[in-house]
Amino acid sequence: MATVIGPRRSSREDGPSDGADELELPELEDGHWMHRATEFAHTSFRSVARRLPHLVREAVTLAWATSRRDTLAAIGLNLAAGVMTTLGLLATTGVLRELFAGGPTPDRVRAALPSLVLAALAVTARGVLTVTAGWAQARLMPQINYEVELRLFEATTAVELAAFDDAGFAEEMDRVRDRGMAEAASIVDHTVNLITGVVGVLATAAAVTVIQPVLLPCLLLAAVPEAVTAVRMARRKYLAMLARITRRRRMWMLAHLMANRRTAVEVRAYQMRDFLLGEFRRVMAVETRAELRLVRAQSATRAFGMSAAGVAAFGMYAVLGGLLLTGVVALAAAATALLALQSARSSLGIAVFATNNLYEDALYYQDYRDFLERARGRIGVGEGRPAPGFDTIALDRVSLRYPDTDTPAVDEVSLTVRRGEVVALVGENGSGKTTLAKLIAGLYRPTGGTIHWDGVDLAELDPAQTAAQVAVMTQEYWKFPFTAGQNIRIGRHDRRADQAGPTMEDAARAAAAHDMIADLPFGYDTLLDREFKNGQDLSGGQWQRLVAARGLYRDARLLICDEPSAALDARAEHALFKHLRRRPDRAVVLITHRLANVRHADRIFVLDHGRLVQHGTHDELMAADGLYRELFELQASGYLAVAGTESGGSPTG
Ligand SMILES: Nc1ncnc2c1ncn2[C@@H]1O[C@H](COP(=O)(O)OP(=O)(O)OP(=O)(O)O)[C@@H](O)[C@H]1O
Repeated sequence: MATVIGPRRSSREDGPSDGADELELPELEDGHWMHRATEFAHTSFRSVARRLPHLVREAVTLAWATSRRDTLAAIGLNLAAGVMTTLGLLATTGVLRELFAGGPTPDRVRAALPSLVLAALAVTARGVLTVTAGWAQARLMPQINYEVELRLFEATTAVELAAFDDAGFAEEMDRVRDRGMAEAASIVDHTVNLITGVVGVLATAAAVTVIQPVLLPCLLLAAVPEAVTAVRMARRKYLAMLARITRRRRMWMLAHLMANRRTAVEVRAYQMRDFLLGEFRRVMAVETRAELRLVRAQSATRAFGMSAAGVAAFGMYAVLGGLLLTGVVALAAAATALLALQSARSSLGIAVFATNNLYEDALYYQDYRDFLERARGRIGVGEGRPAPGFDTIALDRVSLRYPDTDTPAVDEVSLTVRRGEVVALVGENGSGKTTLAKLIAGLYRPTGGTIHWDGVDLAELDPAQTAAQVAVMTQEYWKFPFTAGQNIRIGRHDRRADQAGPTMEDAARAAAAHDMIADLPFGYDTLLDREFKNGQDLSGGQWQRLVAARGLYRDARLLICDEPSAALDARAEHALFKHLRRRPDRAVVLITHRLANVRHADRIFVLDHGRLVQHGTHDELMAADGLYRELFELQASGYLAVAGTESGGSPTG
């Protein structure tokens, strides 16, 4: 079926496009994650059916690995229900045969009674079995979902940081989070539905064969056009949904912007209301028109389907009539055949719909599996040598080039960080300070040069053990939606009570965060997320104090402080820097643009366009004529000018 997807193109089945969508919504391109939908749209039902055994095996394996009991129950009970369907139809023929036989009515009813009881029992048993199978099927779904989610997050939290800079990796991750992950449960669900449908059709066919084999072709005659129509209907329904999904997503995005606490400030400050409502109306108008077109096209397909089914039914009645007239088939058997047809129709519909869905969802599930495979390949394992600590971290001509960039962010930098020292990285925006700090912390592997911890190549050390030696106070911190106390303790969440290290309160005091936390409604137990009941939010500076407290609580041998005081007031900054002074058991790498804070650093490294251009103490660098002095004097001149103006402008002189 050569149908294309997306609002920019029109589907033949959707009816003629007026072309207005393309003019009105040119920005609505299909998302990258739509590629599977497009693939599906171009696949014939025959190809879908050919891959079916493989897909069913895949789904059953997944279900089996999650819960054997529920898998057995979901499939086994459906099979048993199929047997009951056959029995029920056979018993019904028995009932009809007795009722259509000669003799007085009370005798005929009496004779039909045993078959009637059997039919009732079979129907009841089938009902119970179907419900129980449905229960097992429903039980499987959340178990599979959790298992699959867990596997994904185990992978995404283990992959090296560099993977997230790779656009392809990040895109795939979004895609599997969006769709692939959820499809695991769906493919199992569709597989069980497919089995249910097929069992239903086979059970009916078995009953019809037992009653009168010649009726089987009749059943097929009626079922074939029914199957073709069901395929068309199912695919049409599916493609209709796909064709609209990009617009729907755009509308969800706009709806989210208009009803969201986080965007409320900017929406008001920039008076974006009319703009957003206008955008929403614009997309809504196109969407409504498309929806109406689809409804019309759906109705046409339905009408065609019903006509085809009618013709097929008429054909079957004609054949049945002929068979009755010629005495090949008894009246009771013919009546049962009609009942069987009803049952086969619904089972067939279930099977066809499940097949379509199974195929498409399996494509997304394949994305998930591919991603897991790739993610496993990006987990930094190192060579597993223990990393008990370090006295020196030595970088030798270290470079890092981010993926898809032309110039290295860090370019052949050599330096040594020693335990007991405070070193500072200084330079203009984009000069590579944060990248270099991440390299020192082992968060990135260099693309050139080497990093040695006490003479051992970092690549040979156990990554978990080296990471345990490092604390990073990053300028791009995340506001974790936990309590204030948890926000500090996650810095070393696995520290046992008998292990050394600062207490939560000590760390908070050192970062000037204790009083601020104590003033919160529930102190350290205050949830820091306004989107939950009793949740609170903090100011930018208060958050930064909390982040600093977390870094100090971690109590690591290497402390990286990337702009730790950018949002702090003068008092908090003073308090924090008191605690960032040199300590014999720790090395501090400090990045800041407030150069007054680096004056006391043991060594200052000055970066320019990724290259190390100067290093030395503050006095040495001020004595030299270079970038550091230029930056320092620029900053100092601001303060001096203010001081000069104030002293010069004072009325008292
Ligand atoms: N994840 C990334 N992917 C690609 N390029 C990046 C990435 N992070 C940083 N860069 C680029 O690397 C260069 C160095 O960035 P870096 O953040 O290390 O600079 P910085 O000196 O810390 O800057 P600032 O003072 O603004 O914090 C910049 O050109 C930046 O655009």
